Amino acid sequence: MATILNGKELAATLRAEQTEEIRKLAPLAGRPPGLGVILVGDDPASHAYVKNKRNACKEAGIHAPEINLPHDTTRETVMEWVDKLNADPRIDGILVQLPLPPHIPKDDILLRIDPEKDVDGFHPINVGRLVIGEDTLVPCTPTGVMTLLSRYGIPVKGKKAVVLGRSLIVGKPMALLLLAADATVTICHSKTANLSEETRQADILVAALGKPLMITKDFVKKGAVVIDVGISRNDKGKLVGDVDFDSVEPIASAITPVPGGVGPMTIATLLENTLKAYKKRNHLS
Ligand SMILES: Nc1nc2c(c(=O)[nH]1)N[C@@H](CN(C=O)c1ccc(C(=O)N[C@@H](CCC(=O)O)C(=O)O)cc1)CN2
Repeated sequence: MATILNGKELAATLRAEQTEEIRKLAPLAGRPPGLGVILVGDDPASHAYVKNKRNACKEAGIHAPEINLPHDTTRETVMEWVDKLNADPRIDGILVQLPLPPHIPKDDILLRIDPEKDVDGFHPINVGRLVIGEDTLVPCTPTGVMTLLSRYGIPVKGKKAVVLGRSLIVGKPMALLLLAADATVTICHSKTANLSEETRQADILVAALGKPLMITKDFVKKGAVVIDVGISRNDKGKLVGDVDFDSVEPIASAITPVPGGVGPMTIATLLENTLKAYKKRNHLS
């Protein structure tokens, strides 16, 4: 029987710790941390994620103004909002919820965010800092995965890690974080030959392909730690990950569920990154 890595429970613990830290720091800074959230369009999943982020911020005592813009908003208007948040002294972090509507070039917007307020860690300066091993703001989902591994006492050093997926949000930073923690890392993607041969080498397997239930027990070595970053809805509307949990759980040593695994850790890490930016801007650490 695998250990279930309960991200929902751990995220609640982390948020309680953050709430306590903010309660102590806010009088020293003279204000609470601030996270400016920009949401463009009406994608229902994005609205649900932003609502969860808003609730988490409220609970922790983070000031989180939300800028909701219609689908047909221009690139220039989004840029202007980013500029306003960059200049706002009460704002420590800026989050532009992705995906943006297709007519708005994502890279232009992300590049406009002040790297010191880039709590998503998507700005090229922060990506570069991660590559060279500097302490910086790192994307929330892979950071959340590393926190889950460390809080559950799962060793990474010297282990073979295979990351499935090469996105800016998850795959690439995930591989860099595992490498920084001294794992031997392989990145696989849609063009990888003999995929299951690669994945069966993994002591730690991170699935972030966006292919529902693709990873069955045939892709997993007995005793592996399996982290499922995928999140999709099946034809009955049920949330499923990239990993076929029922097939893989009996042979894994530890596994994340979907829902309740990596997703809640993404939000707890967003608060952690906001706190980190706040402390740095206020010389509190
Ligand atoms: N600017 C960003 N945009 C997006 C990011 C991101 O990190 N920054 N990541 C994803 C979506 N995402 C956060 O925004 C996210 C996805 C899932 C969850 C989550 O808690 N999932 C729950 C299930 C929720 C449900 O019922 O639908 C779970 O897995 O238990 C949180 C955040 C893309 N965009």
